[in-house]
Amino acid sequence: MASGKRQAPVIILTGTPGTGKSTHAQFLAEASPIPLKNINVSEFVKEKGLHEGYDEEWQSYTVDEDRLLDELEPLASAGGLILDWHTCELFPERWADLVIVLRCDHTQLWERLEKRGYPVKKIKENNEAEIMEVVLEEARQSYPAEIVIELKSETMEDIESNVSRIVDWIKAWQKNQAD
Ligand SMILES: Nc1ncnc2c1ncn2[C@@H]1O[C@H](COP(=O)(O)OP(=O)(O)O)[C@@H](O)[C@H]1O
Repeated sequence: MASGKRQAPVIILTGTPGTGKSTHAQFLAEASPIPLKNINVSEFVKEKGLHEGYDEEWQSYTVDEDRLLDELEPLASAGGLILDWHTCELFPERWADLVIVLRCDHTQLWERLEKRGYPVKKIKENNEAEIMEVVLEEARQSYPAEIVIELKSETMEDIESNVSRIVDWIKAWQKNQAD
């Protein structure tokens, strides 16, 4: 299990692009009873130049995984993090206190990614990944079953109830650490 006696948990928020990770992360950071630093890993990679260049075909950065892990290690060890990324298996098991996998109906996901201006090829790839439960499977293979939670993200009500559920989990985690 992760963490030992950290002051604050590390929450991995994952899911196919467009499922609502950044939106959830924002609301969660505001609602959390313990301060959580919200790290959008794609932005973090860009800002710190933790990549080996830009792939024009896929319109994404080729991440330098070793350097990314080195940068994140001290932050994860300190705790109090939301790690928002479309993949999770890279993060060591010892970092994770909770792994949330957001899910979304594929028709809705297609519309969200279309609005974002993704090329059709990239929309199709992500849509298929959502249908095939790629991220969920990855999370289940990388972390203990009891810390992996799958949550639906299709409506504003879903966001509200998901955030409230995670806040309850944080309170329970806090109490548990204090005992
Ligand atoms: N549960 C939801 N209900 C309604 N709209 C949502 C929901 N989750 C995400 N969205 C919308 O979908 C788009 C993508 O959300 P975003 O949080 O950026 O996804 P991600 O960070 O996973 O790529 C945004 O326009 C957001 O407002």
